[in-house]
Amino acid sequence: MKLLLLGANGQVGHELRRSLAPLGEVVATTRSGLLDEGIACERFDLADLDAIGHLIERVHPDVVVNAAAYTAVDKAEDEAVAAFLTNAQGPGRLAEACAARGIDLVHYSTDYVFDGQGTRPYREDDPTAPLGVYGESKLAGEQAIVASGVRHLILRTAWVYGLYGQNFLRTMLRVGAERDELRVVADQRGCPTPAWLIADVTAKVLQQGIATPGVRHLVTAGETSWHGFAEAIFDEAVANGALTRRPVVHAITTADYPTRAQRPAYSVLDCRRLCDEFAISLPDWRSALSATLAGQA
Ligand SMILES: NC(=O)C1=CN([C@@H]2O[C@H](COP(=O)(O)OP(=O)(O)OC[C@H]3O[C@@H](n4cnc5c(N)ncnc54)[C@H](OP(=O)(O)O)[C@@H]3O)[C@@H](O)[C@H]2O)C=CC1
Ligand SMILES: Cc1cn([C@H]2C[C@H](O)[C@@H](COP(=O)(O)OP(=O)(O)O[C@H]3O[C@@H](C)C(=O)[C@@H](O)[C@H]3O)O2)c(=O)[nH]c1=O
Repeated sequence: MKLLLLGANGQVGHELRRSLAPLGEVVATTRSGLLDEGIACERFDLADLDAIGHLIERVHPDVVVNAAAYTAVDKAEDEAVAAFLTNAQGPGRLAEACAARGIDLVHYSTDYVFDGQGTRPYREDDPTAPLGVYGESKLAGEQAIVASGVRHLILRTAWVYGLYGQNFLRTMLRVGAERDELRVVADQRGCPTPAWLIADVTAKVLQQGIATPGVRHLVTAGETSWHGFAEAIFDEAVANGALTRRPVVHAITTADYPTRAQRPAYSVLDCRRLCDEFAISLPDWRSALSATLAGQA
């Protein structure tokens, strides 16, 4: 199998390089034409709409895995054009190019397509109502892919973290080493999901093939708040020696931590469809965190 991986330097892209390798030849692309390790790869910008068809034509993969995205949630409020280009128009054009050549497409989306007013885990067909530009642009990307007719799988995930890249875990470890006290919101609930898990599940799904195109939810089991996640990060980090002492983490409300973009208060995702269809069992968020930090000890 020949796989074209877009966004190979992102958190998920980085892990996909590892998990997809056993499936066949992986052609990695980044915006700079360099992997973070300094190795040359294909240069590709998903916002350059005219370049998409040429890349697909030249590489002619069996599957495209798109891990490239505009993910700056607050900044997106002021950069809607850029967010929509990378998250909506680019994926739409990509999907059309794949559809025309019979190439499968795996794409990632977000819990931020929901408004967070739900009271039970969101299912794939629950109504979407993004609260900000990032979520709107990701939803528009989903819709463009579906409209293209490509054989696709859109994996909606959430609260992605890992030891690599920019994410909440790394922010907490950095800030926790510098400060004695932190304030973290306790009234937004979701499912922290490590990038390695998303990459491993993607490989499992591709091994089995896309029988029924559509959206699937992919997050860890259970739920917590950002405050609960921060507390668990510090428990683990102190236990495994990554931090020598534990900062105090004050539980605050969203109103106490104003941000440019509004986030959903509740964005737990129901993953039963994915698990049943591909015989996948997902770890709970706490053990996934332990496993992630064990890689650092
Ligand atoms: N992070 C999260 O918490 C969540 C992420 N997701 C989704 O999962 C997917 C992977 O996200 P994640 O790995 O966390 O994201 P990252 O922000 O870690 O990585 C995104 C990558 O996309 C690249 N990129 C940005 N714009 C473009 C562009 N125009 N053309 C080509 N590449 C571009 C970036 O490259 P560069 O380094 O050059 O900027 C970066 O390497 C995305 O679809 C995201 O929306 C879903 C839910 C939660
Ligand atoms: C750093 C920090 C954040 N927070 C709050 C702000 C916010 O409400 C919440 C999460 O903060 P962040 O800005 O790190 O996370 P955010 O960028 O909102 O993360 C989102 O990214 C996109 C890409 C997604 O798709 C989502 O699933 C989600 O993971 O924690 C604190 O309360 N205290 C802190 O010290």
